[in-house]
Amino acid sequence: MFTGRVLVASRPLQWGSCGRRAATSALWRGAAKASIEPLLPPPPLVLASPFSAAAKDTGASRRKMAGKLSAEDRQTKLQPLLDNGWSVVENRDAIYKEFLFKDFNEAFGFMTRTALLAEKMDHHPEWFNVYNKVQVTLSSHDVNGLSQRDVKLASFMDKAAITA
Ligand SMILES: C[C@H](O)[C@H](O)[C@H]1CNC2=NC(N)=NC(=O)C2=N1
Repeated sequence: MFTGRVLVASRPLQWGSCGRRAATSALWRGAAKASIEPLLPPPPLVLASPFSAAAKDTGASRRKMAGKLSAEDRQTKLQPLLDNGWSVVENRDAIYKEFLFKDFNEAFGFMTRTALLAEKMDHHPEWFNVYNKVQVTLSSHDVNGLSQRDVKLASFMDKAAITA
C-alpha cells in the first residue's frame, strides 16, 4: 500500500520546461519519427525545377505555337485523312469518323490507347461509344478549328484502330 505523499506541481509541466522532460520528448520524437517514416510515401522525384525550360514545355504553351491549319496544310496533311474515312463536319471546322470494332473490348482498348496520347498532348477527342462503335469528332477549341494536333490525333487513331 502506498503511504508516501503525493507531490502535485503548482503549475502544469510543459514539454521542454525541464531538462529531463526535454530529453524524454526529443527521444520520443525520434522514436515516433522512426516508426512513422516507413509509412509515408517517398518524396516526389523532381527532375526539373518549376522554372526550367522543360517545366514550361506544357501542352498549353505548345498549343499557342500551333494555330489553325493553313490552306496548304489542308491539302498536304488533312486530305490524306479525308481519303481514309474522315469527313469535314458541316458548319464547323472539325473532322468526324466512325470506327467499328468486333466488340466492346476492342472498342474500349482503342479508346484507352487514344486517351493516353490525348492526355499526353493535352488534346482531347469529342467521342461517343456504344458497344463496338466509337464516333469521333476532332477540333481544337482554343483556335476554334482544325490544327496540327487534330491531324496528329486522327492519324494515331487510324493506326490504333488497325491494331485493335
Ligand atoms: C485547359 C486545357 O489545357 C484545354 O482546355 C485543352 C484540353 N483539351 C483540348 N482538346 C481539344 N480538342 N481542344 C482544345 O483546345 C483543348 N484544350
